[in-house]
Amino acid sequence: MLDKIKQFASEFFVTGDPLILGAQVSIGLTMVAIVFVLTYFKKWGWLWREWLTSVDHKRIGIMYIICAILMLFRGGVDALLMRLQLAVPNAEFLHAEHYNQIFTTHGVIMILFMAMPLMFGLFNIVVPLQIGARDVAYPFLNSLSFWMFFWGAMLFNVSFIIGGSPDAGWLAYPPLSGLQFSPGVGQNFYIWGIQISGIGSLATGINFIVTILKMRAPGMKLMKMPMFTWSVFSSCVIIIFAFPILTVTLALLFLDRFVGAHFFTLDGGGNPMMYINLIWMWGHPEVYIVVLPAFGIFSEIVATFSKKKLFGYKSMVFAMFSISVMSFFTWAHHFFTMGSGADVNAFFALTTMAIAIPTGVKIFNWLFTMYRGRLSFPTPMLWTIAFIPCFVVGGMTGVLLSVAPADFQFHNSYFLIAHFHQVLIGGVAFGYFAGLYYWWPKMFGFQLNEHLGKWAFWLWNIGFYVCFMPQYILGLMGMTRRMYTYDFDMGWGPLNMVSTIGGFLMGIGFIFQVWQIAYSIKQNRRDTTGDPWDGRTLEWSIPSPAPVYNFAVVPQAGKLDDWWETKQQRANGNNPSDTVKPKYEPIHMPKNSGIPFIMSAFWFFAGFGFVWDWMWLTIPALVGVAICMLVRSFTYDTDYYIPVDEIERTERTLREAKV
Ligand code: HEA
Ligand code: HEM
Ligand SMILES: [Cu+2]
Repeated sequence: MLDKIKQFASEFFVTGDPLILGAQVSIGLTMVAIVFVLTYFKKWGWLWREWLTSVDHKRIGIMYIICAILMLFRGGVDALLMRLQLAVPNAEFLHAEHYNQIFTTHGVIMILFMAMPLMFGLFNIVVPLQIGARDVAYPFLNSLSFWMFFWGAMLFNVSFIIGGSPDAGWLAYPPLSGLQFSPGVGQNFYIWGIQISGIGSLATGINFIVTILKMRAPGMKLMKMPMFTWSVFSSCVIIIFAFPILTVTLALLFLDRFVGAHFFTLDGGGNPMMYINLIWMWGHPEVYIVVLPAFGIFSEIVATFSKKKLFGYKSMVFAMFSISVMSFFTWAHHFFTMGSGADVNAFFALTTMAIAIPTGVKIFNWLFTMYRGRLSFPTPMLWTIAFIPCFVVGGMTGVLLSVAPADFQFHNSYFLIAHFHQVLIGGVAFGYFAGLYYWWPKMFGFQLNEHLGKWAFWLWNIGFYVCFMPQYILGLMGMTRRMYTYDFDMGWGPLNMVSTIGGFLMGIGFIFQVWQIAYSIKQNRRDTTGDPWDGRTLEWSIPSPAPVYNFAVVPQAGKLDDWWETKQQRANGNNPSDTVKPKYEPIHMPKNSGIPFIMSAFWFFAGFGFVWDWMWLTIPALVGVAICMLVRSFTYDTDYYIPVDEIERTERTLREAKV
């Protein structure tokens, strides 16, 4: 009996590696510290009422962003561990198996649990404010989406301590990810962590499409929408078509592992190539899901800090939607070497190359917006300007990869690694950083310290090139991806050392960002204007941070860059709305609810049960999910009205704070 328990404990808890042990101890201590602080300051009730049950899009957005920053930290530590291992030939810092786990968790976390939530955080905070709405179309669903993401990410992360991390790469190709070659539970954590959070992502996609179509302020025609909102719309269109593919693919993989189905095994009539097609039918659109909103952010920032209308508005919208559609027709460029045949490869090579056209249109639009603008260079603009050359080079190397015959050489080499980090860091990460810096005062009501921000900016930028440029050369020298070490004779040592130094510069850049946030909280430079950047769109017309109901009176927005136009009219002394005293009406708002949190937690336990094949846990947890749904169906008291005197009071305090 004792032996059995011992054996179970050794399978259940990940042990043995001092590195992992150290991390486990620090995670444990952090948890204890958090519980202690919350209890000591009696903050549990506050946490539950104000945050965990909140359906306010602004708060949900902030929670997404906090999670994303934590995940950026974990993904970043993973990255630096790998870079340490690769810095010198024949290093013995990480074992092969440990290295496999680290690149797998790094890839999954960076894309699904860092980029996606950072993106959703910005969607949540900005879109309703930009279109003059009081919340998203389905606030309850919005909260459910967040908690499904959160608990899914938790389930994935818990594999680090319990059971062992997945190690079959970020897209888990079978047969490696099948039961035969990955008998442990790590791959189950992968499937269920992504599955649960993926449902949240799909729901967010639907929610924002409806929000953008149905909740715009009166007068705001589609072609008068701010460009960020357009980018969110185009990204969500991809989400609603791509995420169901992911869900189905992972469900099939799960059936293969769980009940011995043979969808992706060669024996029994299946075929692993089917998985590879399916996962890329999601995986390729996924990279455009994350990059399109970054394009939207750059568009807003370029216009604001050039003090000009965005150049080529219509062509921008058209380019974005062409990318949305085309992103579904290029997936096979990820496996030119699989043997689909020359015709298939040629087709996919051409469709891939074609995406360079709309992307190029956008690049030139940004450049023309800056041309003859009155430029200023605060941090959001710095990230935007740094993005352009970085993304152009990263995109161009993508076009090189899309040349199918050449890809037989580049495929799975460090050339590929350099390409995708260049578009993911130079495009996605820089874009979201720019967005965070830009909208930070709107989110929190105070401004970030620019001086520290510039340090972070330069460290990230220089670090990026130092880290990834050598990798193009390493790729051409024959270094393949996912290798945990290499021999001295290969001659890859010096360039790898340079690359590692660059990685650490970015790490220091991240530390500067955290310092910047902490310092700015202490410094507390309030944004009393609500419009610190002299912005153009509606979110800058209300105080920072926005009151719960966003707009005391629903704005009229007939023009592109409506807020800018209003300010121009005001400067000329002829804005009619200024002379009219605003007439408030009671505001209809959604009520907070604990169901999304609880229901998603039940999903977590159901997933955990599936991971270990513990039906005694899964079945009650699924019953819990069903009960939550029932309770919600019979809850009629889901909304309330904010009375006029309360609105008046809030607006008065906000106005007084302004002076
Ligand atoms: C945000 C993420 C992102 C973005 C935007 C892109 C954009 C592009 N990607 Fe990339 N890609 C990835 C993320 C991304 N990719 C990832 C993660 C992988 C690997 C995954 C893995 O295997 O694990 C990958 C892999 C990958 C491959 C597979 C290679 C292989 O496995 O062997 C290919 C091949 O065609 C490719 C091509 C392209 C192309 C053509 C673009 C184009 O969209 C680029 C278009 C942009 C430009 C070209 C620059 C600007 C344009 C101009 C200035 C106009 C003038 C230019 C011309 C006319 C050329 N990518
Ligand atoms: C600090 C910057 C970063 C560094 C130093 C870094 C480093 C690395 C390294 C060393 C690998 C493994 C290469 C291999 O052995 O094959 C890797 C893989 C990967 N990285 Fe990063 N990375 C960084 C940031 C990011 C970001 C921001 C993203 C996404 C938004 C990302 C996405 C990925 C993906 C998808 C993989 C592939 C994983 C796999 O092969 O399964 N990385 N990265
Ligand atoms: Cu692709």
